[in-house]
Amino acid sequence: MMRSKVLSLVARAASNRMMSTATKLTTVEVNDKTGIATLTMNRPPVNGLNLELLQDLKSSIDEVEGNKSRGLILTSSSSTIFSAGLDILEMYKPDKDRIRAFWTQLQETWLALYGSSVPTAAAINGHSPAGGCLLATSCEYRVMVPNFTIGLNETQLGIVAPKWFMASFLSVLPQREAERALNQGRMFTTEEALKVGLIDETANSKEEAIEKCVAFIGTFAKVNPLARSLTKQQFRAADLQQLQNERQQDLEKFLFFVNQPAVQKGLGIYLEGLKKKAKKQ
Ligand SMILES: CCCCCCCCCCCC/C=C/CC(=O)SCCNC(=O)CCNC(=O)[C@H](O)C(C)(C)COP(=O)(O)OP(=O)(O)OC[C@H]1O[C@@H](n2cnc3c(N)ncnc32)[C@H](O)[C@@H]1OP(=O)(O)O
Repeated sequence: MMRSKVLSLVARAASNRMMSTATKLTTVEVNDKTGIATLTMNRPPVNGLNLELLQDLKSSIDEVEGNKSRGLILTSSSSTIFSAGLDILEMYKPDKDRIRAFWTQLQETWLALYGSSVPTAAAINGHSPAGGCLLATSCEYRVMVPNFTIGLNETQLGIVAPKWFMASFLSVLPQREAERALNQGRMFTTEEALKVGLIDETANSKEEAIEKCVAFIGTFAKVNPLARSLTKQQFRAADLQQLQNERQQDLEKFLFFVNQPAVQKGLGIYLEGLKKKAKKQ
């Protein structure tokens, strides 16, 4: 959206503007005072990242890039889950065409978020395993509410985090910590995540987490935006380029891996365990 159109909307609207409501799985709200966009995931019950949520996330990121927002805060409408990661139903007994589209969309969404030109922060207001942690670590700053967990738990499911998942994790944690946590499939509590540096701050509520993300983005107020974004992109260029260069191989590797009978069996058992747990509650 052009700046002029944004400004005319500002004149009409009250304090916050809803920039996109066309899709139901994400919303983008731009705060008129700060100029910062809050992108909220809204796919109950657990914000499982299926094809449609990934498509909406990508178009919302594009929208924020296009409307010249001063920053992007990623959060969730759930009171207990940031995102449960990839929707396992996309990978278990998958449809041949859909799973290709799904993984390709995940690549695109990661490239857009990790490579975003605007400052990004995650207000982690709930559990954030695997793909949820990927989204959070693709942002530049993380504020998390207590009593939740975050981490790349792929090995616990008998699957392997691709190199670009590792790249996001490594942009936050030292190699030694990252390698150990990934090998273990470790989920960190909020307190543990703060101690190790996986998150930057804690907050007592989603509102406070968003305020802290706003304060982080505010630290760039006096920095030249072009210089800031080119600097960020140089830091991230190698990771982004690596996936760009290997997108097709990455897709084929994923398809080969996920279709292995042992992997399918493991995913089935894991899903069954989740369902049994849900029934008990
Ligand atoms: C040589 C090198 C080769 C390299 C090759 C690389 C190839 C690539 C390999 C593939 C890599 C793929 C990467 C995947 C990353 C992922 O993101 S996998 C997903 C991991 N996610 C999880 O493990 C989270 C699982 N969920 C939970 O732990 C909990 O649900 C929760 C803590 C998030 C929430 O708990 P609670 O509030 O108690 O809700 P529940 O009752 O557990 O769940 C409600 C409902 O949702 C269903 N559900 C939960 N998570 C998922 C999910 N991720 N996908 C699909 N469905 C999910 C759960 O079953 C319940 O459903 P019902 O209500 O019973 O129907």
